Amino acid sequence: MRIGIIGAGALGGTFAALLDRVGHEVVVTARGAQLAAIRERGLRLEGGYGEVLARVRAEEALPVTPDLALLAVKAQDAAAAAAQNARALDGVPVVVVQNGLQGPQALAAVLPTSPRTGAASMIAASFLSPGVVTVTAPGVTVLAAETATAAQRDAAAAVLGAVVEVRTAPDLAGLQWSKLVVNQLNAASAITGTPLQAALESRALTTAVAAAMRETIRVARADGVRLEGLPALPPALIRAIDRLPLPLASRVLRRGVAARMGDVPNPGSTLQSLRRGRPTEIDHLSGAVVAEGERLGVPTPVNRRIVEVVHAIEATGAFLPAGEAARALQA
Ligand SMILES: NC(=O)C1=CN([C@@H]2O[C@H](COP(=O)(O)OP(=O)(O)OC[C@H]3O[C@@H](n4cnc5c(N)ncnc54)[C@H](OP(=O)(O)O)[C@@H]3O)[C@@H](O)[C@H]2O)C=CC1
Ligand SMILES: CC(C)(CO)C(=O)C(=O)O
Repeated sequence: MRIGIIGAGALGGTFAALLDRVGHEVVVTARGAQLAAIRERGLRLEGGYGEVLARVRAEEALPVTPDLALLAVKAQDAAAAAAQNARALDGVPVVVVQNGLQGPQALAAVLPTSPRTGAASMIAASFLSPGVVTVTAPGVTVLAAETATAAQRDAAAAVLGAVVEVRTAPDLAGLQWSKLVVNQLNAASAITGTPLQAALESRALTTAVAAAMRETIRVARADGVRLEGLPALPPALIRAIDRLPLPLASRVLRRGVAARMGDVPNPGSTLQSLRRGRPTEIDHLSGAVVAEGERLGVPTPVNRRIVEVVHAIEATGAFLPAGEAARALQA
């Protein structure tokens, strides 16, 4: 099968290398130093799925029409990346692998004829230098259809499921909000400049993360969303984060979501952007919680502080020690 991957960074690069390894014809799009490195040396995948050197074709835009496409750029780049490839993607099933609430819904105007599916991935992949992606923890990827039919979603799930663990979920919004709860972990590592595991060693900071998750859960509920899309976030954990006193909730959080992150240091995707000097996705993570909270009348002071602090770090490069980070997030 010919598979087009738009945005061969951390996750796009992971899928590209793994799909190449099992014999698909993989064509990727990339830009800047990443494009040059893939063309010169191939795409090297290391870590949890083994070592792969994928000699995939890399271009600025898809030169051919694929049978299936994955769009795996940051939320703020998605519409432009889709528009750049709109002709090649006409009518092609597209899986949008993205955190935040926009996903495939934001591409309706750009890719009107593509059956679209959203994907929330728990794979932790690091892209810190051109041409090399390291999987620090394999994980499940969950697919939920937007305009795709269940059959088209399942067909995409079968292709991806041959190389990583894949599940499907019935409700895209429930899946996206569930992942947004989990992504509150990103803030801790982005603000401290340390891997997730190290950031969560601080009780005070984990408590702040639990508070941000609680706000996210409450905004989702006010929006009528059922958070049941991700195996990493079972109903009992959601209840605990929502209802227990925060210090207790933070302990449950550490045992639940955080424990699934494995031992290999994972600089979440937000910290990776900071380390590469790229804009972060924070406006589409905590920023989305703030915007939806405003619309629905649910207070989100911790998420608001996260957005402010991460933007300050984008501007100054000055990370905060964990205790200071926890204080900075106190509303
Ligand atoms: N990394 C992870 O472990 C996980 C990430 N996610 C989510 O998956 C999505 C992708 O994240 P991730 O893989 O980390 O992101 P990366 O930044 O590592 O990869 C995206 C790549 O796409 C490139 N890109 C952006 N626009 C274009 C374009 N128009 N044409 C070609 N290339 C383009 C970027 O270039 P440039 O660097 O120049 O901007 C970058 O190299 C995000 O929504 C993220 O939140 C979800 C789960 C885990
Ligand atoms: C699953 C997790 C937390 C992996 O690091 C992620 O979604 C991210 O880094 O954006």
